[in-house]
Amino acid sequence: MNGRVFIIGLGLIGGSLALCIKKAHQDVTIIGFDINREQARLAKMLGVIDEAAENIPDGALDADLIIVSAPVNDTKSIIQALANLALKPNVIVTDTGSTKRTIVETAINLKEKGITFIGGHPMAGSHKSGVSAAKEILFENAFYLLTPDENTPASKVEELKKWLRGTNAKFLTVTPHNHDYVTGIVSHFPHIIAASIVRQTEKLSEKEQLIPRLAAGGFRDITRIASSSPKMWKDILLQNREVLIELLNRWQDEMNTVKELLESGKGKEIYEYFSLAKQFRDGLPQKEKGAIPSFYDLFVDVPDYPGVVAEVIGYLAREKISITNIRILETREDIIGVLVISFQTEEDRERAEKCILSYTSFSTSYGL
Ligand SMILES: NC(=O)c1ccc[n+]([C@@H]2O[C@H](COP(=O)([O-])OP(=O)(O)OC[C@H]3O[C@@H](n4cnc5c(N)ncnc54)[C@H](O)[C@@H]3O)[C@@H](O)[C@H]2O)c1
Ligand SMILES: O=C(O)C(=O)C[C@]1(C(=O)O)C=C[C@@H](O)C=C1
Repeated sequence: MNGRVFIIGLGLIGGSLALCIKKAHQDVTIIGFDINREQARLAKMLGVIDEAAENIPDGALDADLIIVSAPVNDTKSIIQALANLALKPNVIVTDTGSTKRTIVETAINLKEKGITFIGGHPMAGSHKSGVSAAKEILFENAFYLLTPDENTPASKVEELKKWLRGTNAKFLTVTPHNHDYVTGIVSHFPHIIAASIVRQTEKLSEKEQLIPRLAAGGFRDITRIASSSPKMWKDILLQNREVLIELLNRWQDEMNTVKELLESGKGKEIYEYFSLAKQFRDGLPQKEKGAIPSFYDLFVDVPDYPGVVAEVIGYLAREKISITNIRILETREDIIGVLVISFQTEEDRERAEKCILSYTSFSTSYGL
């Protein structure tokens, strides 16, 4: 395909989509706009966009595809602004917001002008923000939710999927209402819980200095997403309030059940509680990216000598194996314990393990 693609909001998601679109359609021109000029400048400098627009009309008027990728409250005002412009009649407008109901409602203004709006939500991301975290592989194999309505021409939905082909995502059509209910459960609510665990820990740390130093593997795993953008999550929570309040009520019941089990010291029931949770968690699709992203972590026991981390990374670089993250589990003070290296695919993890075992005598595993 060729033409002009205009991306409004050049952060993690807008930037990653720009890279995916360029990969699949090399002849397109990608124009970007971000209210934060520094992000737009960076996007241009990194080659994520071809041109930076001065303002929304500048990029929108002759665009064939417009992707709004700003926080969800801003997305609504941007859609409103687009509805007041004389856009190309054949343009498709879509968004990437984590909520859909109120955005789709706002887009009625576009539809009334005869413009096709198809709500979108790629179900993959990160706790990182900004264009510097954008990557072409972000949506690989993830679900990409679309919310066309009964009046959206099927040809337009197909056209949008073609534009987004480079994401290598799996498209799924849902209603905006169903979208907000399901993502409320598997995405929005866990972010509240992660933030609340961190807040509670912070408060308790005031009187016990050892707490942050001991907050290691489990704490870090369950709270990674608490490092996400507060602005993005403030907007999401406000737009999915009803669902989240209902889930909070259920959660309080759930916690009361656990409290009662503890108070009455019911060992068998406590075992059962964890066992049922394990069964459901273990049964979730492992290799699919979705609300639960796949982490292909390799755990490497490394001895304590200077440069050991660089050495391991050097071996992987030599074999051209890309890594997505690296961290050291600080479970024991003064000892480099376990190096956790994350990969994008199972294949990369397997290659990395072979590579490390061939160059070193370090032990490796897929979990602690
Ligand atoms: N981060 C994730 O994991 C994830 C995953 C899927 C969908 N989303 C959704 O995608 C959207 C973008 O998220 P992100 O992670 O890329 O956030 P981000 O913070 O990395 O980027 C958002 C960008 O939008 C810009 N922006 C804000 N208001 C604007 C406006 N009025 N006009 C133009 N630009 C504006 C910001 O300056 C920022 O650069 C959000 O709606 C979010 O809910 C996020
Ligand atoms: O992996 C993460 O850091 C995410 O939080 C990604 C995540 C999610 O909850 O799964 C966050 C919000 C999006 O709307 C979609 C994906």
